Amino acid sequence: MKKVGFVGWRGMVGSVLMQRMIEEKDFSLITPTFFSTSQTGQAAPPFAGPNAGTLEDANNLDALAAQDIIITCQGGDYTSEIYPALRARGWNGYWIDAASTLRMKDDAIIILDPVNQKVIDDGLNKGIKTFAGGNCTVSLMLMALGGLFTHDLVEWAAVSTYQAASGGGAKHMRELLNQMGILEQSVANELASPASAILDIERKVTSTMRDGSLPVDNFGVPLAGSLIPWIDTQLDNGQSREEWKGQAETNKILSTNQLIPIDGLCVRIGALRCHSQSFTLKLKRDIPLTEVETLLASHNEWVKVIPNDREITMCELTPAAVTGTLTTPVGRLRKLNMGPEYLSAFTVGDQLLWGAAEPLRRMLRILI
Ligand SMILES: NC(=O)C1=CN([C@@H]2O[C@H](COP(=O)(O)OP(=O)(O)OC[C@H]3O[C@@H](n4cnc5c(N)ncnc54)[C@H](OP(=O)(O)O)[C@@H]3O)[C@@H](O)[C@H]2O)C=CC1
Ligand SMILES: N[C@@H](CC(=O)OP(=O)(O)O)C(=O)O
Repeated sequence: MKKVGFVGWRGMVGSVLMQRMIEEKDFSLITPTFFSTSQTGQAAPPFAGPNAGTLEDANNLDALAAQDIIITCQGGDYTSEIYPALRARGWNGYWIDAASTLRMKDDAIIILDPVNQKVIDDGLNKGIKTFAGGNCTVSLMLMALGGLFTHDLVEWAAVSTYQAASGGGAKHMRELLNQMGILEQSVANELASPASAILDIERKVTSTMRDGSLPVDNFGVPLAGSLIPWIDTQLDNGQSREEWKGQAETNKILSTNQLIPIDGLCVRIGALRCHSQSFTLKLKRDIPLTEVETLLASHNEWVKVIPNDREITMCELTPAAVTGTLTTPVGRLRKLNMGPEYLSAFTVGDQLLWGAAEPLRRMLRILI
């Protein structure tokens, strides 16, 4: 059995990965070793079985180099420090990474096997040993719209995202919930009385939002009751880094010969762990909507085409419905006033499952 080292397994993304590996009984197929940057020597998690021993030091290159495969969800700083050092000392194992650090390197493949199994297979045949999960919005878009991209029907895509707090990390989720609680508390008495005026309630909430009493250490500004139209750092061309990833990573995942332009605005909203995205797609030709739906639905086993019907959309195409599932629904499909090649689409997906952990787990399965 292959020796597999896990780094970052107890963080938020890592915990989702562990949960999925338990569900799929992956641990019975490998010899795992668990690493930590802060808990060396403590007992390995019980789900890994009786022989998993104790936690190894995640900075110990000798212990890492003993692994055939390393999966890390520890973050980009860890990757930047450890990956080059490990390769420099001659380690030739497989490195599977949730962080963005290595994604765009020539000798790394962005993994999303329901979409780019062939790219992965070709890479393995060429001896590629480094694999990175894609950006969550990119992976979730391709899981939902893969049927159009793989049939080379997309001329360009414009997108507006509605990204959940979890994309920032665990502390961001807590901060959002704390903000929500404080806002509600600030008007709890008024809300209890049906006679109170709603605009008085709103004024009080808005004033709480602005008076500095909300915790904003992580988001920098209030998110509850508001939104933040910027995610990640600012680039010189006016894009956010999150927006830049859309085109760069999609074209790399698909290994396109001719660049598919993808651009738009990325926005943080008060959802917990599901990213939603609203698309305008320019198709290369006018194909009937029924054909669009068939191509989308048949692309992979997780995509679900939601009929463009009010009731069904409200029940099935929301973060509330999708959170915690592997389903990647796509709906609001209709031809736009701009012309028959212009298609709207709305997608929702759990950004910790297909957006982060699941592509890593499946890459491990490919290797063992
Ligand atoms: N959040 C996201 O949506 C996505 C994140 N990623 C990537 O994954 C990386 C990790 O993200 P995320 O999982 O959110 O990070 P977390 O902050 O949840 O976990 C990272 C590490 O923090 C340490 N840690 C310290 N205290 C605790 C605690 N109380 N509970 C759990 N872990 C703790 C653990 O390392 P140790 O055991 O060594 O102390 C853990 O592995 C990101 O940096 C990014 O590169 C990728 C895609 C999406
Ligand atoms: N940037 C994403 C989450 C993330 O971790 O992305 P990446 O894996 O590309 O760094 C978000 O905030 O929603």
